Amino acid sequence: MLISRYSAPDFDPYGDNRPEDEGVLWAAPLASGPLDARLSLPGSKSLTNRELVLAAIADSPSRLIAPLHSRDSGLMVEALRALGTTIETVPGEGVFGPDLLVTPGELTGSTTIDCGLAGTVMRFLPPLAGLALGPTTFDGDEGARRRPMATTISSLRALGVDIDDDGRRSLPFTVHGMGTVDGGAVTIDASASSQFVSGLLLAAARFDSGLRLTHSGERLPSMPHIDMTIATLAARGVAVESPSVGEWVVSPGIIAGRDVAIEPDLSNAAPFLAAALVTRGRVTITGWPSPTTQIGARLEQLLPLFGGSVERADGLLTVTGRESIRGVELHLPEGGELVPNLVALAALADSPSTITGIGHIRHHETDRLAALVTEINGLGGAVTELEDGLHIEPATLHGGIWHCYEDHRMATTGAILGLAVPGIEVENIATTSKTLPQFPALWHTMLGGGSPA
Ligand SMILES: O=C(O)C1=C[C@@H](OP(=O)(O)O)[C@@H](O)[C@H](O)C1
Ligand SMILES: C=C(OP(=O)(O)O)C(=O)O
Repeated sequence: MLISRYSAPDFDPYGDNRPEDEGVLWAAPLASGPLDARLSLPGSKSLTNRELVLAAIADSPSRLIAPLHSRDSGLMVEALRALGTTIETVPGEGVFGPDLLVTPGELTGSTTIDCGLAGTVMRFLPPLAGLALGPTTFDGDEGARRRPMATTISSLRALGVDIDDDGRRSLPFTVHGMGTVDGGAVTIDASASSQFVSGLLLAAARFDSGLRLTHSGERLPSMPHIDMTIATLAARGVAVESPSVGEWVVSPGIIAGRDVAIEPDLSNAAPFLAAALVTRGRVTITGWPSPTTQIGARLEQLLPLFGGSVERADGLLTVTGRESIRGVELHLPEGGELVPNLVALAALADSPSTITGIGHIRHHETDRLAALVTEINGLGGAVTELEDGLHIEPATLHGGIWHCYEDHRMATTGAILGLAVPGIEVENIATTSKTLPQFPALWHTMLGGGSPA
């Protein structure tokens, strides 16, 4: 297992929320009344890590304006540096850290990449390692070794890349890059993660024959994340044709360098907006982008189903909570990363909820279906695991320790419940540093505790 953290010399993304705080219990603050808060959030993980990858294989330098600085983006930065990309931090206008100036270089292997627990690092970088000259070994946290990687490994092999995985079809494995990837036609099963598709599409224009990618499998989760990949490529001059659903074609070509402003992370807005419903108060997020490819934008439609009201105007999204939270019937294959926080609302609702189409979240940072059932029921809840989802009955919850399983979204889910349920202690709140190191400070600010240090 590898342990590392991003350490740009002039910026510390962790603040007072350090990975070594693991094991420390965080007393989730109980809300003393309806909230009235307005917050800005750091950049999107999914956009930052896509733009970092594309910038590294572009034809000229790119500046990422107001990018995310967190464990996942830090691991991506370190990995790309190890592969030969120059990435400098430069002062910018963003309040959550510097901009990143990315200067592509010749990709060289002979290195080891720490994926941490980041799906975007483990699925987006092996194709780049195929383009590098020399071997690149991929490994990560213990939990990362449990995440599905077989599709990345088999698809790259089919496209001409030599990979040594000792037959284990998961991390760790070594990509023996030859400097070029043949590319061509490949059929994959991306039922377990859309990131298998995104990872290949991001690098496809650099393959000798481009890519004709077909998905053949029982389901394709997180389609908006694939649309995000296609949009980031289009903005850099790479057209992805989709002749039919589940089929994508990319011609070989140049990926353009560009300066790009990273939108705030709308999935990370979910716990804060949920807090408005839980406290029957009001929370506003600033800089809400529209249009956007982020699945978090769907909160505008999802939160009213739970009984909240939502207004969006002039880049502000405001959610207001009503008397009670309603249960929901949701089929949400496209929004797995929103599910843990929505389940917190369902657990506090006054009627039952069923959320389906989310079997693939068993393969996220942890088995999220099992983790949610165990932790909510451990506090007196009544959650049942379904074949591809969860059923949640109303129940009176009590305090106790909320385990996070190294999953940032489990941590924020515990915080949401803690607003309404006295005595919840979240184990390892520092796991939020995966995508939002400022989470405890922002939560404190939202609750009226003043500005984060
Ligand atoms: O491409 C991306 O940036 C992501 C895709 C999704 O993965 P899955 O398709 O595995 O759900 C999402 O859940 C994850 O948080 C980020
Ligand atoms: C599933 C998630 O992350 P990853 O990018 O590691 O897959 C997530 O952030 O909810």
